[in-house]
Amino acid sequence: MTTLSVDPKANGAKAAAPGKTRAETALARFHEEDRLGEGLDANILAGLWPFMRPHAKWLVLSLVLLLLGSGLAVLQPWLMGRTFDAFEHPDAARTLMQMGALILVLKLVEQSIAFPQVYLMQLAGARASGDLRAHVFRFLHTRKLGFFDRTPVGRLVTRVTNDVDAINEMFASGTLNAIGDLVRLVLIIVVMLRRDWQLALITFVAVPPVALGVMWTRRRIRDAFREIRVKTARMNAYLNEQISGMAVVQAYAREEQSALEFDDINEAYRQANNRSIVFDAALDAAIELVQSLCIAAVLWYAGVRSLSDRVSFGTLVTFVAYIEMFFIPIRDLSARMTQLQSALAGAERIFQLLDNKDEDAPVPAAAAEGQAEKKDAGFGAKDAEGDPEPRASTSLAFELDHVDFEYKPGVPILRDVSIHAGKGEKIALVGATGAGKTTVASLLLRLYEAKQGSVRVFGRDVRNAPRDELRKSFAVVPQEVFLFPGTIASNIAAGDVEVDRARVVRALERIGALDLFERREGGLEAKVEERGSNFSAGERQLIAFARALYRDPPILVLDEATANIDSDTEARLQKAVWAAMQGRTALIIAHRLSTIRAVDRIVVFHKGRVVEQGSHETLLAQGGAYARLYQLQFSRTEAHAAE
Ligand SMILES: Nc1ncnc2c1ncn2[C@@H]1O[C@H](COP(=O)(O)OP(=O)(O)OP(=O)(O)O)[C@@H](O)[C@H]1O
Repeated sequence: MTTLSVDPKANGAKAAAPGKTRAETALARFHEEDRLGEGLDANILAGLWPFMRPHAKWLVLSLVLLLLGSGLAVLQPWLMGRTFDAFEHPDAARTLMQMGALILVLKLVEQSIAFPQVYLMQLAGARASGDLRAHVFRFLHTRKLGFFDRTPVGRLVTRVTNDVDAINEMFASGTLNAIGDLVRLVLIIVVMLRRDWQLALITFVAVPPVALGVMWTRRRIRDAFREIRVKTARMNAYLNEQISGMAVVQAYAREEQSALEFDDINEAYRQANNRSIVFDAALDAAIELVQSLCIAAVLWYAGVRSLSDRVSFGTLVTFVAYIEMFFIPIRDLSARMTQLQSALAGAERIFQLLDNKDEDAPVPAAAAEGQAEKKDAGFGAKDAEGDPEPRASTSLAFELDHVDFEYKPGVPILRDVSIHAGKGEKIALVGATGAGKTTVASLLLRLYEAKQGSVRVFGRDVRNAPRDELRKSFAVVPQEVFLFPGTIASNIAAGDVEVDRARVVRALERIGALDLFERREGGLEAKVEERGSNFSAGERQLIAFARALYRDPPILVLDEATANIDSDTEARLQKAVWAAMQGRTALIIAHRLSTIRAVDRIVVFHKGRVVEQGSHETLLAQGGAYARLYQLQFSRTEAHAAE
């Protein structure tokens, strides 16, 4: 079976080269993230701008408050110095009281603008990240299924969660504060130079080595952050696969092996984190050391100079306070830089994803404009009598015309396939497993595109049909039914925001399964767990049939489940199949030949080619491939009956 949904098998499972360690083998299965080039930061920031723009007013307001706060913070040590110098004057007591009151007021103002400044910045960041997250999610809906075949789910989850969070961090505490840090730094330099240029120069001697050290570390930290993201994506991919496949892991007692593989992935993740922690901590410690050395040098120089030219106590207090403040912005700048690097690495990956060109069935301009043509083709429309068949100039519901198809270049799956179904006709596809039957259905829905030939639905080439209109013409009952968390009713009404309960009941009644689900605790509102794990395979199939009837499309595609089900459910499903097919065109991908005796035409597939077509009786009389398949199943059924 292919998938009308995502095929986890196709997500990787590359065999590791012989001679690789177990760790390498395990990691290789989750694909290396594409290596990122030295992305231009300005380009990435420009890419983020459309998401920031709607919230820019909050950022600007926050920036104004930040500049005000920086100014007030720098003013205080200067006032403190003046206060200490006042000790030497006769009216020291009055000056002290005045200065004390002024510093108190400044401190209060500084603290009271800190809250709105941080709040507004975080607000803008959270909103912009929310918009970006929604944009990436919507973008995923527009990709071709082939893209999901190649991309591990965990990697995509990381893009929408961790990478966007890293960008949020940048908004929340990074970019704007860095501007505040820079302003603070410039103000401190100016005030220090004006107060005592010699002491100031002693402090500034430390700036070039600190700047070089910060730049060197910055590069390392950026690399470390990239590495962390790669390892996070791998871990998510591995966890996703292991948790989805838990039943197989436990049934085949693979716990120990999985734990060992996870250890390797976990260890690689830990080591990547460790590198970033080491660089971060080393930078912090180095800056603290430089700060202490500067204070010591200033005090020493003041001592030496006092032999000829005394440095006032106020000047020393101001300098010690400024040196502490001077290195804080430098240290914070580097921390902000770390956040910025992390965010840019995340943004780079997001934009790399958004650059993906595998667009799913784009809406061509001609189709979008040609509303008249759309009506004529009649996708999804109903005629005046409420017949689910749409009005159209053609008498065919769908047609594959000399179609060739391959999932991977050079591996043909369908070869020169021509099948057609008139409106209301019931067509069955039969053939060995892997013959290409499910692939035919995927091409009709344009989940994949034919390499050669054309696929038409109601006379219109699917490549010229708006995606939504085309897919509204179909209801698909897949082999493996996917249920969303919610209730039975919400699953039957999949896609509808408001559940039409009367329609749900009617759909269940028509397939004869209303009593079965109403008997459950909670009735139609009974909870459906993740992926429908609290429902049997047969029950899930019945819900899928009801879903198809609820949608009431002109064409039904039924990919029959191969799973064995009990005879009661089998009887219910048979009833459901016939109920679902009434009044519409149907394509049945059949595994049990008993299901399809009464269809209008049977198409027999062998290795991607159509080898026979005709009614059950005609094909049996021909004594070809279908007759052999039928004999095989019939004798198997007889043997079962005899046992
Ligand atoms: N997403 C995919 N990527 C690559 N190859 C695929 C993909 N899906 C299916 N195939 C391959 O295409 C071939 C046809 O698959 P398809 O599912 O159409 O067969 P089928 O006749 O429906 O089989 P079954 O009776 O088991 O459901 C198989 O060889 C399968 O391995």
